[in-house]
Amino acid sequence: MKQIELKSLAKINLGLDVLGRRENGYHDVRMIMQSIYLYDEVKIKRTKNPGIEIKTNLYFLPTGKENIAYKAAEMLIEEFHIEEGVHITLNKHIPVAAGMAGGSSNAAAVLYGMNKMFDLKLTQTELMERGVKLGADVPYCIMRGTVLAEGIGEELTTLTPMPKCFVLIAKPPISVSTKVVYEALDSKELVEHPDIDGLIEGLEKRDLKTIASCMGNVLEDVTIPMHPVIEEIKQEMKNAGALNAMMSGSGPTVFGLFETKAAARKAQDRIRRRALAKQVYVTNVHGAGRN
Ligand SMILES: C[C@](O)(CO)[C@H](O)COP(=O)(O)OP(=O)(O)OC[C@H]1O[C@@H](n2ccc(N)nc2=O)[C@H](O)[C@@H]1O
Ligand SMILES: Nc1ncnc2c1ncn2[C@@H]1O[C@H](COP(=O)(O)OP(=O)(O)OP(=O)(O)O)[C@@H](O)[C@H]1O
Repeated sequence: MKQIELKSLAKINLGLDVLGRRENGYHDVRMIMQSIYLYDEVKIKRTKNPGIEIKTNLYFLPTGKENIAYKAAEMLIEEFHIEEGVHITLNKHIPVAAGMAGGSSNAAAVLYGMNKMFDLKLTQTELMERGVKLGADVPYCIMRGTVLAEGIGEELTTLTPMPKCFVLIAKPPISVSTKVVYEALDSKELVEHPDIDGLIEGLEKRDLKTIASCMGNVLEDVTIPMHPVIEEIKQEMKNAGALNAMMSGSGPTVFGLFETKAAARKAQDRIRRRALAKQVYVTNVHGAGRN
């Protein structure tokens, strides 16, 4: 195989709870992850000459070792003594530094794609074991779908697929560092924890309303006071008919769940008109089950 083209899907967190802090600074989490049909196109080409070349449509992204896709390729090239090189093209659509696992998803695509192209015969579990060395969200981005993530995010259990619905994504023009958000959480006392078990029950019952009512993200307590526009976007989505709206991951992206496309479009228009966010997309959940 000389070339492969992959869809590198973004994720949202339907629920995000933090249970404690480890000595190395990482946190134990309990999260419900969901992949959505907002994706980067990742193209990998084999080259006779060794070396890794990254090209991307976003001028501000690193193309060397600081790009997580580069790290993923380097990891496999070193471990399997691959003598050829790779050209990787990242056509990015997922907002960057947004809580949507854009980089992690690109790394997952590179691991998955190179495993196929170079016939490395790694199982999905073996790919995920390598993925977690690149980032806590990478194993999930290899697995995709509706998943309970525990540990630091790498202990994964597949759940009943999310019912079909429309997802509105709005990324305000601010960047948030995941590390800074988790660190700031350490000095806060968590009074309220999201109902992760309720979310799982809602999924089992395929009941979108229960799912929406159990959504919660403890990282909002840190990121919203830093960037109040997040709360404004949430309110705008709810006013326009979202079943619920919440920040994804460490933020600042907000997502809303809608029963109809028309309602999602209405919210999209209002958010654009008020200039709360420029990157505003209506999409679907990936791998949705029957309603
Ligand atoms: C916020 C989420 O996106 C929710 O899905 C993830 O928990 C973050 O996953 P990620 O970006 O892949 O995380 P990494 O790239 O491994 O880590 C970035 C930084 O986030 C913090 N971090 C991350 C994951 C975790 N369970 N605890 C943490 O404290 C660490 O300070 C780390 O330095
Ligand atoms: N392939 C890549 N795509 C996007 N960002 C990348 C990539 N490689 C490295 N980066 C850098 O990583 C940082 C975070 O990017 P990313 O979009 O993955 O964050 P995120 O959405 O917060 O991810 P997560 O939800 O996993 O925390 C950016 O500042 C960017 O410069």
